[in-house]
Amino acid sequence: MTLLEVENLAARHGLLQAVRGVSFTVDQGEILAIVGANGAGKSTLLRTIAGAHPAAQGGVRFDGTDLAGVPAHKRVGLGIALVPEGRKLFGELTVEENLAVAGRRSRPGPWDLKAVLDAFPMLEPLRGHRASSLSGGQQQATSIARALMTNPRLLLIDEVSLGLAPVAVDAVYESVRTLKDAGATLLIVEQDLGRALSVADRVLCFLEGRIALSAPTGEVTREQVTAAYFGLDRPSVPEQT
Ligand SMILES: Nc1ncnc2c1ncn2[C@@H]1O[C@H](COP(=O)(O)OP(=O)(O)OP(=O)(O)O)[C@@H](O)[C@H]1O
Repeated sequence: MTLLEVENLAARHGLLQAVRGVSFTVDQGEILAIVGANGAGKSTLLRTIAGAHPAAQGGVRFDGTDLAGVPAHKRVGLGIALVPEGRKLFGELTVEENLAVAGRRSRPGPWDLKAVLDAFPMLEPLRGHRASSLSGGQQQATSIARALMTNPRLLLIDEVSLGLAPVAVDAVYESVRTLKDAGATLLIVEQDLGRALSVADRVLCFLEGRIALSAPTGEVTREQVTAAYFGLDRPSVPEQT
């Protein structure tokens, strides 16, 4: 079943067109990885789906509902949760308090404090620690856990592993696999191509605001994705004489 439909979506920052007429769908239970160079438009796309950035053109449908004019907090209520780049935790609050704040906006569902701490065992001993005192990996886990507390049907995670030590990335990806096994639908932006291809069902490669490649991860090689990433698979422009 299709959960998310993105149709001819465009988004701008002033005059700069960051997302240029993008269309794709995400099925329920699917993990879609979005890769692409810095500035390709990935964060803007996620923020636009979450309602944190306005669409300049096109639209987003979620479980058949057109999201035009639906503000970000109402999208959370419908089941869309964004884990933003930079994590954006409340630094002065403890891990548990950060989770509890999100829990207040919760839809009915399986994720409560206990379920979230079971999925992220690394957070259990940190419950009383201030978010600002955590390592990058611990903050990322807290940020994903916080999003889960809203009982999302679609989880959008920006820059899953950026800035994390390899051992922290392993822990975060273990949690992503746990979520997948629990039937979650995820859209993840990931710089690490190997990780993206190993965890996702499908990959979209962004180049300059457009989709340069869309394929099931089982049907595409790392070399093909890399070529799309750098635009090497595009026909070259004939030289002017
Ligand atoms: N707040 C902003 N104001 C102006 N321009 C912006 C803003 N945010 C992003 N941009 C520009 O929009 C384009 C797309 O940026 P975006 O952050 O969506 O790309 P990205 O693929 O997520 O890159 P990164 O991996 O660096 O986050 C870039 O050219 C970027 O410089």
